[in-house]
Amino acid sequence: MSSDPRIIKDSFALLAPNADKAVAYFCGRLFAEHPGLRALFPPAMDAQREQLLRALTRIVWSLDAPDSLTEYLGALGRDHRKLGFRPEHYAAAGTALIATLRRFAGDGWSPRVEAAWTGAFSAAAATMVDAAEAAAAHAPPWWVGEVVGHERRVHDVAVLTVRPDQPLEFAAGQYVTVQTARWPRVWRRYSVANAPRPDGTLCLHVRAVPAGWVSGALVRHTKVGDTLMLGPALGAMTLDPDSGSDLLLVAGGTGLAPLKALLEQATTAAPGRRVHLVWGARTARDLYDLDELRSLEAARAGLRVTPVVAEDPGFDGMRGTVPEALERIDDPPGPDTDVYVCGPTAMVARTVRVLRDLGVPSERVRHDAAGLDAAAAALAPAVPVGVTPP
Ligand SMILES: NC(=O)C1=CN([C@@H]2O[C@H](COP(=O)(O)OP(=O)(O)OC[C@H]3O[C@@H](n4cnc5c(N)ncnc54)[C@H](O)[C@@H]3O)[C@@H](O)[C@H]2O)C=CC1
Repeated sequence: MSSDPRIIKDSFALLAPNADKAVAYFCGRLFAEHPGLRALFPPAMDAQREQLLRALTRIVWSLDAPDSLTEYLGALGRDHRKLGFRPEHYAAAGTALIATLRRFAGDGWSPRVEAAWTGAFSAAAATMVDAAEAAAAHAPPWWVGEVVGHERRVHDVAVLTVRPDQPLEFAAGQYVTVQTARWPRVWRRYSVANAPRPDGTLCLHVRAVPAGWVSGALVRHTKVGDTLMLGPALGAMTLDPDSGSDLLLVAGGTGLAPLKALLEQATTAAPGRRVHLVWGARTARDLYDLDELRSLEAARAGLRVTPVVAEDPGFDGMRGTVPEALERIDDPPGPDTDVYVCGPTAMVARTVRVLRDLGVPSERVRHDAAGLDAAAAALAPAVPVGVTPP
């Protein structure tokens, strides 16, 4: 990625007012020129268009950080194997991308800008193809996972235990993508809610969201014995192996999943390490995993679990939203605490602001929306990540 990042960022910013239209144009053009590619994607492309824009935005805004960009592109390349993407498809995507940029950048487009984009895209595609080929040597493009446990904990939340047909490597804090037989080619992300286990099983926490195709299918229409398709593990919200600092885990709703995995990993790797999980839910009923968390708390020295409930005046415990609770806990995080945050976007944003006010350095705070702040600012109307504190 040696092309001039400034030229690329400036020209990409010109798309901001029409980002949605530009992505739709890109897809339309790609599929018109290569009809075979259409079959790799689901009939409704809304989520794919949004993901594409997010990925492109992240790539553009990471051009100054080659290491993290290479890591991200590698993960993207490995993940694209599950879609059936082949090296020649990248060339097709590159042609459609340049045509889209040329059309939407208007007067900001020039031969110099086109050369910068062409160079950057070729480098990015090569990184993705190399990573995909390296992964092909030891891992399948996707895994078949048998559902070996399905517990409806609340009317809209289920905890699934899935056993992949062959080893699926992951680190605590990562997520996998899941496809159900009900919705072919529609993939959705779910964090693995456990540290790696000898039997290779993965627990997923799924809330059926309104109009959520995959989440509804997983909660209401999946049973033990069914099979799912799983993509490779992705995500960088993992533990720092060199840190033994106190750990504060701040979860909202099913955002608990990756933090529970981190909790298991941390308390297993370093028994006695001080770990405080603050888990917020709307009502006491929504604390769907509290019994298990209490068992872990009783069994593992150093672990503390604080449930917080926002909308239940009768709750016999800490009340309020998670960020509010952080201002009241009796062991507030300090400059040396490692903090991980996961949950609804607005909760994450407010929590990050509270942590800053409490004096936790930003480099000690990890959340899965990390790195998107700048991108969100650049493409505010099109990228609804909202991680910039309100
Ligand atoms: N299922 C999974 O594996 C994962 C889920 N997530 C995300 O976690 C989120 C979980 O959503 P739900 O379970 O529906 O959570 P929820 O809507 O039930 O809320 C959970 C907590 O967040 C607080 N909260 C919500 N909005 C807030 C705001 N504006 N300011 C401050 N606090 C706020 C609530 O008070 C409550 O304590 C989703 O956005 C999901 O995408 C993230 C990673 C993994």
